[in-house]
Amino acid sequence: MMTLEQLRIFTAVAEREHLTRAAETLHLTPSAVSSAIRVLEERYGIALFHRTGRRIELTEAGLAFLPEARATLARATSADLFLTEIGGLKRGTLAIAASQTVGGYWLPPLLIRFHETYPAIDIRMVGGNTEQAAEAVLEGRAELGIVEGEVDHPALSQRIVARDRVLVVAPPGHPLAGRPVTPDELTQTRWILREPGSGTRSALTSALDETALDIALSLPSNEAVRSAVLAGNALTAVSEYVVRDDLAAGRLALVAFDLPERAFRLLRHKERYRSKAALAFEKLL
Ligand SMILES: O=S([O-])[O-]
Repeated sequence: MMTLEQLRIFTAVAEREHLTRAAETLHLTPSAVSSAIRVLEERYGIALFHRTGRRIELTEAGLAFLPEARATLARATSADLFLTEIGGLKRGTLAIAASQTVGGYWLPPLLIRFHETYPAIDIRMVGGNTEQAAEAVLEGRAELGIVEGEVDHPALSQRIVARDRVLVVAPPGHPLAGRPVTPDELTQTRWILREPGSGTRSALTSALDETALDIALSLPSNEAVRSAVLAGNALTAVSEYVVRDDLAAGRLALVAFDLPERAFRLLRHKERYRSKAALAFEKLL
């Protein structure tokens, strides 16, 4: 019978396509990781990875096995949680996946309050954008998710826990800065945006046709977008949490184009066991 450890190793290598990086995350040596994979392959007489030089890529069989491995690990985590919890909130882990604005600005003060109330609970925050945070909840890597974009998945329950505004901003010298603008003017100027899959980007593209926008750069973090806009002559749309200080200090200026208010949503898998830690955290919201 294969072990959970082998599944954990297989999944880590499959997700990183890199033996050494997988080994680092698992706190194992690369040779321990490589031999665990070999043992698994030999036991079932099937190649799970193609090895070409330093690269290691899933074979078709490996790719087909990955969802099975992930689902088994998620069930094991849930079983572990169940038994841990019988002792109450004295120990255990609370894994929360958060999209960037939520994880970088809104959530940390709540995490510290939770920690002060339940110091023995180990809090793990899984980062990413809205799409990635939803995947983490679906795959069982996080019990709760808090995201800033729309998520549409029948297995996830959703509850609005806060509201946020996405602002269109530019450096103060930009021709559109500080005045009302028309949608046409917005399509005739350069943009620096968050990556597709982010709630931040979709807040803009649900109001303006993305294909009509001149997007000079797509960057994978709020801070990268902010730095690029401070250094260049382009517009962006980001949460007010990200640019509040820059607006107050005059480093950035508002472009008067209102985007609809958006919600931060709490996500949960409808069919998974709800830990006491998660229930206690939900009460804080
Ligand atoms: O991180 S976001 O903007 O989904």
